[in-house]
Amino acid sequence: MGKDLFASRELLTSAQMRALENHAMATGLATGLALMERAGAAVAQEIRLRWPVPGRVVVLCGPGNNGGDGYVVARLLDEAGWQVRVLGLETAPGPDAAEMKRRWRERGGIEALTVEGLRREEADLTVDAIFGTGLTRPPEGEIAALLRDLGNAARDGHAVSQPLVAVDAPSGLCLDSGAVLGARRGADAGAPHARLTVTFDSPRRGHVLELGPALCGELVIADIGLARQGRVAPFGAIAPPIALMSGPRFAAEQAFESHFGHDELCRNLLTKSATGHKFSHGHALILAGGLGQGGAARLSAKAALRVGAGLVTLAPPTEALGEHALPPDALMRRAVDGPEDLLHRLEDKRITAALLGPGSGIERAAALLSALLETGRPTVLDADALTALSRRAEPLAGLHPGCVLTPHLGEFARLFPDLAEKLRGPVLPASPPPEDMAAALAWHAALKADQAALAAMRGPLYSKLDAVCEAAARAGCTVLLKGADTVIAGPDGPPFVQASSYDAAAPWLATAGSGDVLAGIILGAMARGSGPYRGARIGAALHAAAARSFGPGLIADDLPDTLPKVFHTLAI
Ligand SMILES: NC(=O)C1=CN([C@@H]2O[C@H](COP(=O)(O)OP(=O)(O)OC[C@H]3O[C@@H](n4cnc5c(N)ncnc54)[C@H](OP(=O)(O)O)[C@@H]3O)[C@@H](O)[C@H]2O)[C@@H](O)CC1
Ligand SMILES: Nc1ncnc2c1ncn2[C@@H]1O[C@H](COP(=O)(O)OP(=O)(O)O)[C@@H](O)[C@H]1O
Ligand SMILES: [K+]
Repeated sequence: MGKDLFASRELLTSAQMRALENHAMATGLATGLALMERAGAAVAQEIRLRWPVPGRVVVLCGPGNNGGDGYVVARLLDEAGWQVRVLGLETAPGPDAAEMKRRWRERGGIEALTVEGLRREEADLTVDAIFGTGLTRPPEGEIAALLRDLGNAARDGHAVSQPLVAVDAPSGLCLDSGAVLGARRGADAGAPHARLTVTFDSPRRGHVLELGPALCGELVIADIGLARQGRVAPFGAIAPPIALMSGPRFAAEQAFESHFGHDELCRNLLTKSATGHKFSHGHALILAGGLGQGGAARLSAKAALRVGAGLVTLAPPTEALGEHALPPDALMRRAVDGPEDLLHRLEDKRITAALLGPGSGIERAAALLSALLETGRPTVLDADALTALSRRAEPLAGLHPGCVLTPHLGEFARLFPDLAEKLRGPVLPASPPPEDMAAALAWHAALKADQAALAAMRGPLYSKLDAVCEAAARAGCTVLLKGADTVIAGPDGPPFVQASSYDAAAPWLATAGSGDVLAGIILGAMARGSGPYRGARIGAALHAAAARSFGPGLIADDLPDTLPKVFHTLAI
């Protein structure tokens, strides 16, 4: 943690990566052959670091340049004393891969790339160099069967004894979305689970979104000589938007910080000036709900206090004031009974940000929404407020650039049904009651159409980043889509993923109330003047860091209390 908490690095699409490589080749920075040799060498090196005693390896080489990398890996491991079997295709690859294939042939043979040929039990390690960034349609025939086989083996637990190393990506994974091409969204049957994935220059979106982290295993990002200092829009060759990511640890020199400098952040947000007073650090207002719904708002309130808001006021309706007499005692309580009352409260300009949604109740949220938005105050809308928004005739009306929406996937789908549908892709039709013949026939027809739609899938698939960017543009404000991969987009900064990869997983956040804490952290940061986009990013980073710091056994109540420990690691 510590210094790298707010560090970010570029997250590219496959097209952006290709543009980068093409530009490097066109400008004479490196030849395609040299890049391929470095890519293969990086994979071989990472393998030898982890498996220092040479063993038996089977290298699976596909029809393109990913296969070319595979031939390099085979040659270098052979040179290092490994027993190497190569399975490949007859088809002629491009010139660079063809040259690498020729060089391999000088050392060993190539068997057919088939399920029968695989004989994984005879190997200690499998290298998957079948498809990388060039995969744009679902694998078919023998290769599809082989990939399914590898995927099933992993699920049966065989991967524990027979690890698989993926070159650039586990084959079948769409590197733009993190979904498996040809499979239903969320289904991983068509791609192997790697123990280690070695990718080149920059992570791609699919490495960190959706199934990416689970399929990639440990992700190593190897330098192949395209490294650019002082990054973003490197060489001016990449079409925007260039997304950023944070999460997995990476070397300091790979970090891109100028949008979101750690030092500046710590100075402005996580410290307090020696001469300031409570009103120098903002006043956060939380519009809590009626009787029996107070817990969520109190979780948010505690988080806002811990993140350093000078004052936090909890504002339930009068009848629920008594319930909020519970700790934390640092909270102030003040009833807000309806829109007029709210407008009156917000005449106090020292209230610098507001939160509506956690435990507020949908009806109360609906009643307060318009008044709150009308004031133009920096505002976080979460939970019930998002549902209330989605039920309005014009759900996005009145939203302004000072707003942050923090939906999970269900709330996102209510607010942006068309985007969610695009993201979901083909869905298995619900099975009819067995006795209804007509319905059964219709179901079979729907199933056939569904399978045809899966086979017709073409990459790059629509991704969570695409969906959140579209949502933010429509809403005219910052949108944070919660999940293991939290995605943020908004008018004030580049699209961003708070990744939950192999070394940055925060699965303990999957517990009731953790979303309320996230909303509270963002509220606290915004009350202190962070702005909506930064507030969302600060929230996502601190939320995950607190969960990782606490670890197993975490409940949402622990998150705010763990924040001081996280701050202490930031050396402020
Ligand atoms: N560029 C560089 O300088 C560097 C690139 N590097 C490496 O190159 C990789 C990208 O190489 P790539 O573009 O050749 O794509 P790749 O992933 O090998 O697959 C494309 C091949 O598969 C085929 N194909 C696709 N779908 C298929 C299907 N469903 N079923 C069957 N076939 C299918 C497709 O055929 P086509 O679609 O043209 O008919 C084509 O032949 C990248 O991941 C990295 O590892 C590194 O060496 C560093 C330097
Ligand atoms: N597996 C996971 N890894 C990382 N973060 C997760 C995971 N599952 C859930 N989260 C995070 O936990 C929070 C859950 O929020 P939400 O769904 O609103 O729950 P609740 O309404 O119970 O508070 C979100 O911030 C989400 O990003
Ligand atoms: K691969």
